Amino acid sequence: MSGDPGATGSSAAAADPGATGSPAAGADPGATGSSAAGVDPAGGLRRAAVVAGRLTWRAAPLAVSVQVVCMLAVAAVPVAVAWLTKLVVDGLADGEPLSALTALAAALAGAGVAAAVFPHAGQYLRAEIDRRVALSAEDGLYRAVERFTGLARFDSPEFLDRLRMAMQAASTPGAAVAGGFGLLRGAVTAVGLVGSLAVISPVMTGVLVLTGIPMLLMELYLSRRRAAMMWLISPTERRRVFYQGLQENPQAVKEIRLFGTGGFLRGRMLTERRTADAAKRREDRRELAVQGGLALLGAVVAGAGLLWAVAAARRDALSIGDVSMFVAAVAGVQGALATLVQSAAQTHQHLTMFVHYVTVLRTGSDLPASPAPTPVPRLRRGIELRDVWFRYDDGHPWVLRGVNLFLPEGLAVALVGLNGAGKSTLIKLLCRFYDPTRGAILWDGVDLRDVDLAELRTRIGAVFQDYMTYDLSATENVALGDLSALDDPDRVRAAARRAGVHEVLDGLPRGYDTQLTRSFFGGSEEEEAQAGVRLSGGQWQRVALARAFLRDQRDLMILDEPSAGLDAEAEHEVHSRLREHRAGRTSLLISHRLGAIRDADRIVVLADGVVAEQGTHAELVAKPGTYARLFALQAAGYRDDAEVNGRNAKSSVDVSALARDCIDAS
Ligand SMILES: Nc1ncnc2c1ncn2[C@@H]1O[C@H](COP(=O)(O)OP(=O)(O)OP(=O)(O)O)[C@@H](O)[C@H]1O
Repeated sequence: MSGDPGATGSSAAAADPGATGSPAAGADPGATGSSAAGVDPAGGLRRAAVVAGRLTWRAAPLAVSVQVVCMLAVAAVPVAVAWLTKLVVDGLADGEPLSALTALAAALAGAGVAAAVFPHAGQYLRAEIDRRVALSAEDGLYRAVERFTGLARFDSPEFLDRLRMAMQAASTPGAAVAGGFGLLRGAVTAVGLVGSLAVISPVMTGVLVLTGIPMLLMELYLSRRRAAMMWLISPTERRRVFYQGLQENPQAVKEIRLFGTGGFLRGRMLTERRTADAAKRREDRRELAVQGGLALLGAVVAGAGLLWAVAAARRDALSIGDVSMFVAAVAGVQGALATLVQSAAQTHQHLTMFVHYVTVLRTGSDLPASPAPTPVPRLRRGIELRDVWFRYDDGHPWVLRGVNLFLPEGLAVALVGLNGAGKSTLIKLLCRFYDPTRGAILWDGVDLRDVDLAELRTRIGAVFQDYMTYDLSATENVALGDLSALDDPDRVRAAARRAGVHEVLDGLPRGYDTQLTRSFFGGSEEEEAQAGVRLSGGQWQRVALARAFLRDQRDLMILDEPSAGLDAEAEHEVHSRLREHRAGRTSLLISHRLGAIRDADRIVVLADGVVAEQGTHAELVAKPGTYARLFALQAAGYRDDAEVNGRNAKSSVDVSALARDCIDAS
């Protein structure tokens, strides 16, 4: 339905295979055109590491400092334990005095306490750092998204995929840093133990270290492959989520039940899941083979080392303490190397995801901003479209092919045309959601590309064809038209009254505080009963209209099919109100119901990408053309209805009122 662009938007993106991979008009190629893996290797990772590190430090400097201390303590414990164990065992064998042995045992016990406590403290700190960093990263990401002032980026499936990955990465940037800590911890432990082991057996130490190098390289290779695989399956995942969402969407469920398409959609959802799972399975198997092989290699090396140590002790080349130290050090070095390798892989994988975050952050607006934007004064003369050509991107057909049009200040202009003629597109250009591919749009003679965009938008009010229905309270749904009305119930009510929806909203269980949704509820039965309501399509449309009425002091009011969902009486009433409202104001109204726009100061017919006709209603019906033909068609329909309804005076009231509008003029 029109009121839920989320549903329609995702359906369009997911259902149109041709749409994938084509960057939208004006999109920064840097934002969309990268390698198949979606990452540029070394430079991107380095940059991501710097951003993640800076973000983490700024979000939680104290927690990070304490975490480093904990981490160093945890890293030193295995080395201390290995040495203390050797000293205790050797002391026992050599008959050292009890006091010395007690001191060593106490130190060993202390190391055990540290080993027990510090990891928990570290875990708590890690969770706290994660929370703080995620908050800050999410804020940064959505601030960056807000900077995309146009719509082109949101038309690009590739960019949407990147954004989805960036959102995932934004919720776990701390993981990359935690991986870095793990690296450091593994390195400290490994260096300490390797040094200790080297005292006993330089050869064995060399062998152990050499087995660690292929482990590290293979883990990095696997991590890179996994990140590339995630990027490749992201369109599949997006489609799966789309099919999944459809089956939970109350609007879609109507059609799904009636048309019996549940099984079909479930089948598609599962196909997408199977495709993604197959890719993941291939990767898991590869990891199983590689990691299993490496683990086996490590176990063989450790076993061989143990045999050597036992044989050396028999020859008295090693003390008993040396053997215990050797066993602890081999296990410790292998554990440390495993931590090192896993942390490196984890850091690499998170950084690879974080590259998407950084890319989104570095992506500029899709609309070039003027270095010295002109302020947008109140509209005095009008808005001119001068030879405007537009297509959504180079691969798409032209929608507008040289539109020349003037919207004079203070006049109501109506835009008419067949489906797909480009009416809504023209409106999007007026709001500067896109720039014309050729030509220009001038606000009192100033190109929209040169004006302050935020200011321009404060000068415009609109009801879009695909208006939004927010899962918020009635007050918030209206006040989103102008946030300054959020704490001004009188303004909200006045706008709702003008849109003819005040009685409905006032009569809700909690009046204007009622949630216009059934999606969220508080939990308790009582709360659920009062949780929210669903409005009808026409009632939602009036709410959207009320939202626009809050902006009625703006210079340009755009109304794209503002009454499409209304019943005849409501439509008549809304258009009467709009007529009053539009008098003396600059407005652009789109409607397929020609009876509703006949009183516009100027009617413009858009066909084949150009202005095909324009004039007043009387002028246009007087000459053969698209408008006269469409009007005659609609009038004939009403005339037939009027004849039928004439036999039923009660029910004819509304229809005949509208029919009179049309027939009178034809
Ligand atoms: N975001 C988009 N990306 C690519 N093509 C688009 C996009 N939006 C619209 N179009 C195409 O532009 C053309 C004009 O669409 P537009 O919505 O402007 O028509 P309209 O006159 O408002 O139609 P209707 O009367 O059905 O609302 C259509 O062919 C449509 O497929």
